[in-house]
Amino acid sequence: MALQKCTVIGGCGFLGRHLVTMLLERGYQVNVFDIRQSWDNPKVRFFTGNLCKIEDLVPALEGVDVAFHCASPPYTSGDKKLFYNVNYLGTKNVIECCKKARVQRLVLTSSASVVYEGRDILNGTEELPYASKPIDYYTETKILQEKEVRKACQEKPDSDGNILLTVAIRPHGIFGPGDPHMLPTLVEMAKQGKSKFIIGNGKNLVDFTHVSNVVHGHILAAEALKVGSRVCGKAYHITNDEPIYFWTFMTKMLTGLDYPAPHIKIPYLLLYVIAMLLQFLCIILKPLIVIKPTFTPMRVALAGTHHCYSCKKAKKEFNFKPVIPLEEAIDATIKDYKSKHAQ
Ligand SMILES: NC(=O)C1=CN([C@@H]2O[C@H](COP(=O)(O)OP(=O)(O)OC[C@H]3O[C@@H](n4cnc5c(N)ncnc54)[C@H](OP(=O)(O)O)[C@@H]3O)[C@@H](O)[C@H]2O)C=CC1
Ligand SMILES: CC(C)=CCC[C@@H](C)[C@H]1CC[C@H]2C3=C(CC[C@]12C)[C@@]1(C)CCC(=O)C[C@@H]1CC3
Repeated sequence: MALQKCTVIGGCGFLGRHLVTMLLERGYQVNVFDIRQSWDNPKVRFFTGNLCKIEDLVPALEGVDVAFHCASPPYTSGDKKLFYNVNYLGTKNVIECCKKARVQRLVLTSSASVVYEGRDILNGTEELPYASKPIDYYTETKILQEKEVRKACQEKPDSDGNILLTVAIRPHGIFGPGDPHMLPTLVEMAKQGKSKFIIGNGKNLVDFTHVSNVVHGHILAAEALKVGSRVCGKAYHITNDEPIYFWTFMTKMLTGLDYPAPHIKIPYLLLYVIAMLLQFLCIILKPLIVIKPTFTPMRVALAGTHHCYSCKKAKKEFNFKPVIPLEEAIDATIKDYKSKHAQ
């Protein structure tokens, strides 16, 4: 069954904008709610405001069948208070506002990293427990928000006759046209000559997921959210379903953008310890000088361990199937980046 009207919270961000585009293509009426409006489309109704404020958010949710919540501060922000306020308290507000506006379905963009502790995960399922030591504070607040959204799922009508069906989507390593995170970071590293290195033996498998596949997973999950459906209150991994060696992916991206391939191997543990020491030094020096190291312990862990996740459950429970294969997705992303950055 196709739903009619939806609101994309965070619809001016990377994922949100792709989600809006696919929703329009599939016949939905779309509202966008974001802290600022960075694009325009006459078919979309834009609302600006802070998702932490009831008075800002409720008007964007009125008369809507499904809300997609994919707003977050960037994972690189480093601002703990902001993460807590937006990802945790803000998400609690999103739930309250959905109830107030009688929105019956809420789809959260979580992250597969909610189960990752910096150690190998191969073909990880949704049965894995939440990380007790998340890799950073961003991820800690993604765990808090996911728990709130799953807990809020209420299939039985309350005293006012309202229900709220919820589901959490856990994408991993999103890339694609307009990506403000992964490709710009890589290009920055390459320009500084820091992309020559391979951390570890180069044979760690990772999921990188094209944004269209992530978006497709969100829409299928929303359409499967019905009273009595097994999707209610659950979390689902969404990936390209084609794990690839982290360093093969990096090589394809870098060489595609005309930078040299990483080739100098550095032992994983050595770099991890150096990254930890650097982080410690940065904390000590913070009152005097702000340094942003390239190789943080989190990045080293993500670059040197296996972290790939099974999306068998999404395939079984709402017929998820990637819409764009990895090779094609990589080529299209490189082509798009080159066309936007031609000199
Ligand atoms: N990128 C990735 O690889 C992965 C991302 N995710 C999750 O996917 C979701 C989307 O990520 P992505 O598209 O990459 O992120 P973006 O930063 O591109 O988009 C997030 C959007 O939310 C907006 N926003 C932030 N705070 C608020 C607020 N208080 N009120 C209203 N809007 C706000 C941002 O505005 P502004 O830009 O001004 O801050 C931005 O437009 C996030 O939840 C993220 O945690 C999960 C797994 C992997
Ligand atoms: C050391 C090196 C070559 C780093 C460059 C690549 C990184 C920019 C990406 C590789 C894996 C990515 C990733 C995320 C951000 C970008 C990377 C670190 C997330 C942390 C983004 C937010 C999430 O929810 C989880 C992602 C996991 C993978």
